[in-house]
Order: sequence, then C-alpha cells, then structure tokens
Amino acid sequence: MTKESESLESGHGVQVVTPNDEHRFELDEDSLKELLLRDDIKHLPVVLVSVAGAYRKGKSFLLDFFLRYLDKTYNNGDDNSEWLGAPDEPLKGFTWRGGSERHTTGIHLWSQPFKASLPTGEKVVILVMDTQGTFDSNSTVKDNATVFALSTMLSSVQIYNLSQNIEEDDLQHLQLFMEYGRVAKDKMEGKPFQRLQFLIRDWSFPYDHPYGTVGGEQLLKKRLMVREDLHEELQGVRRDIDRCFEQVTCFLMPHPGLKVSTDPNFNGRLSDIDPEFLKCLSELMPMLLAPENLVLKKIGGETVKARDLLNYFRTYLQVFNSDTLPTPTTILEATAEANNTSALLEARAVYDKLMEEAAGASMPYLRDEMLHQEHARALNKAMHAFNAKKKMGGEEMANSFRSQLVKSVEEMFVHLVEQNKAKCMYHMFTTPAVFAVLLVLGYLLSTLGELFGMRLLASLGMCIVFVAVVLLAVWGYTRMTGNMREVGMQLDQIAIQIRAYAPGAAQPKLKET
Ligand SMILES: Nc1nc2c(ncn2[C@@H]2O[C@H](COP(=O)(O)OP(=O)(O)OP(=O)(O)O)[C@@H](O)[C@H]2O)c(=O)[nH]1
Ligand SMILES: [Mg+2]
Repeated sequence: MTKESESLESGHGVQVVTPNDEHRFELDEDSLKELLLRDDIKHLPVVLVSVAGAYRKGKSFLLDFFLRYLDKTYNNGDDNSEWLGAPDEPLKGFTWRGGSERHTTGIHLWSQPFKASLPTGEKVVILVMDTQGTFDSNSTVKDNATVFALSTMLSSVQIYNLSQNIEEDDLQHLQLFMEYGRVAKDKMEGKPFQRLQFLIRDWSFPYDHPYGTVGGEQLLKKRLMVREDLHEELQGVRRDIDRCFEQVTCFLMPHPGLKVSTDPNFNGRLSDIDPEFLKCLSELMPMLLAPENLVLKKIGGETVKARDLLNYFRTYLQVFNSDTLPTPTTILEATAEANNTSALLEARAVYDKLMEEAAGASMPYLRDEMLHQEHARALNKAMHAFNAKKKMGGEEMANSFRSQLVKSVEEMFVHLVEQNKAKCMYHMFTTPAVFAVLLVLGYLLSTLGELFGMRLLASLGMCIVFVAVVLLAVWGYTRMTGNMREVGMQLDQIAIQIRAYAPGAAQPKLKET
C-alpha cells in the first residue's frame, strides 16, 4: 500500500507497544506491519527519532513540534522557514496534556513516515517515536527499564528528555544498555548505538551555560568528565556512554513560560509560548532533523531497513517480556538472531523476485531444464545477498541461517515446479481444443459459403481448416516427440491469444507464488 497524499492532520500516534496488567508489554504487530511494510518505505533505511525520560516533562508536546518541522521540510517542498506555524494554531500530533497524572503509555509511532533524501542522494524514511514516561507510580523498575531499553535499542537518535539538569541518577538509568553495549562492542563492528541527545528542559542557569548547543556541550563535558575522585562505578558509566554511542550531544532549553506549564486551557499555540523557547526550538530542529544531520539506524554495522525494524521489535519485545530483566548476553544473542533473520529475509526476497520474473504465475510455461537453470541462478544471487550482509553471532549462526535459506528456497522451488506443470497441463487441453474449434469454424464457414454460392467465404473457410490442421499436427508432434519445444510453446501462446477473443473466455488464474 502506498499513501501519496498525506497531511499532518490525517496522521495519528499508533500505539505499537502496550503495557498490560501483568507488567508485560504487548506488540501490535498488525499496526506495525501496516506502517513498516508499506510498499513505498519497506526497503528504505530507517532514521528513528525517539524521546524518552521521566513522565510529565513535555516529551509528547516537544515531539509535535518535530512533526511540524518534518512535515514542512519533507512533505511540503524545500522552503521550511515558516515551519513553526501560525501564532494561534493549536499544537496537534501525539496527544499531550497538562496535569500531574501520566499520559503516554507504552510506545507510539507516528502513523506517517517521512520520506527524505540524504545529501548523498540516498533515500531514507524518518519515523518518530513517543514513549511512556518513566518513574510514574503505576510502573515498576522493570517497566521503566523495558520502555527505556526498547526505545534506545530501536532508535538511531534517542533524545533523553531531562528536567532542569543532568543528575547522577539520569546517567545511572543508562546502565542497562551500557552493560549491553560493553558486551556487544566486542562482538560487533562499530559502536552499538548511534546518537544520544541530552535535552535539558527548563534550564534556569543561562548565566552559567547559555541556552542551546553551546551551553549544552559545556554542561555535558562537565557531567561526563571522568574524574579520579568519582566512585569507580560512576567513572564506568561515563566511559561506557562514550564507548556505546557514536555521538553524544546536549542541548539546553529555556522554560517555555507559565502558560505552558500551569494553564489548564493552554492548547499549544505559539502566542502563549515564551519567544526564547521558540527560538531554541528553531535551533534544535535542524540540528536533529535537517537532511545533513539525519542519523541512520544501524545494528551490528548494518543499516536497518523499515522491514527489518519489524523483526527487531518482535525480538526485543520477546526478550524483555521475561520475568526478570534480560542479561546483556541474552539481548545480544537475540539481536544476532534478528540480524541474521533480516539477512535471510532479504536474500529470500532476491530469490522470489528473480523467480517471479522467470516463472511467476503470469509467465508462460518454462521447460524443466530452463526452470532448474533459473532456480540455480536465483539461489546463487540470494546466497550472494545473504553473504554480503554484515552479520552478528559468528560463522556458526550464519551457517545455520544459510541452511534455513536454502531449505526455504528449495520448498519454494517445489511449489514453482508444480505451478509450471499446471501451466503445461493447462496447455495440454486448451491448445488442441482451441485449434479444433478453429477447424470446426473453418469447416462451417466453407459449407455456408458453398451453400450460398459465396466462393470467397468458402475459400476462407478452407484456408482456416487447413491452417488449423497444420497447427494441430505440428503441436501434436512437438508434444509427442518432445522435439521443437520452443515451437510448441509458441503455439500455446497463439492458442491463448485466439482464446482471448472468444466471448467469456479467460485463462484460469494459477496459484500466486
Ligand atoms: N515546565 C515545562 N512544561 C512543559 C514543557 N513542555 C511542555 N510542558 C507542559 O508539560 C505538560 C505535559 O506535557 P506532555 O507532553 O504531555 O508530557 P509527557 O512528558 O509526554 O508526559 P507523559 O506522557 O505523562 O510521560 C503539559 O502541560 C505541557 O504544556 C517544558 O519545556 N517545560
Ligand atoms: Mg507523553
């Protein structure tokens, strides 16, 4: 399914992960498939921007500005100067609200993916993720860790939304991935995660560090500095953050004004927001979302495509739905399996495409040896595609997935052989029947011509009879002797074409591959 004309108004947040009463998380696979397997995006590399952090800190609110920026930049041409919108326009998108009770639960993705081109010309798709706030009174430590871990592992840009400052606790919450990252680092190419963006809301000390990137970098340097006097564990977290993320940045946001934080009737309109906050938003958006700053999701050194993401969602949900938090080794093994599965599915798609072109349901009958040749060629190409992908989990795991690929392809081939035979059987009956009907029609035409003294009609009838007899004889010869198979196939095609003119006649639909 392709959705060409989308406006922000018609989009909505899709809850793809929902917590249940037993503190487990359920994946809405159907919704996820509808989004990730769209024909126009499933093959595109993914940029996944997520916002995570404590509850009631303006995450969903901020994401709605992301959506406005993305919509103006990627759906409405090049000029995005007016992206902030009109002064009294209510802020829509992911639902947000005031009050002290938590609002967003589980994980939501925006229903409209944004298609973009990198400066290199490469086409990518940008997905936006909103997450459940952590540390509300309904969630356990495991719930919090799960949502945070899922969003960090699935995103290429994790925006860590913090209120007022970077505290030691905030760094501690990154511990689980840091341990994972440490284990993963030795087993995969490159750093396990891409970009970690600290976003400090309501920064109140611009005289220490100014709002925006400059102050953010100063603060980050201070907070992440590995000082000798720090406890061993605290030094470890700092080192791990650096080891695990390709890029760690920080941005200081001013307070948005009292209307935003305290007015129950505030609807997000710009005129109620402090201009300094809007100025900083205008600095932050291109820093994260302009084409030259987009960060692709990579796992095990391999770029993740939209359809692969489905696989990773499934895998991570399964891993995190155990009774206790999974160990880094368990997560790593699951990641390696998902990574091999993606390579397998991509290779299988290569085989399917080539065989569809050569012997798909709509293609004519193919001689047995040619069908085998096509199969060998397609399998070879599929193997090549599988081998070309960087894979985690070592040679042993890759071998096991390689065998699975061969097995699934061979099963498919059995089906293709049957389908091909069915096409042959179809012609076995159809072709002689068409030529026989032609013969009878010719005979009738010549008899009528004789009867009414119309010699031209009689001669035409005899010609048709003659041609039909020759066609029948040649076709019979090719079938009985197996000689001149190309000629036989040509005759089958001629019969199909003649039959297409017959009223109400159509070739029966053969089973789709
Ligand atoms: N103080 C302050 N309030 C903000 C800021 N941005 C948004 N708000 C307000 O914070 C409240 C909560 O906003 P949401 O976007 O729903 O917060 P959230 O983090 O998504 O909350 P949960 O979904 O419950 O985790 C709203 O009343 C917003 O107007 C900010 O930068 N500072
Ligand atoms: Mg929210």
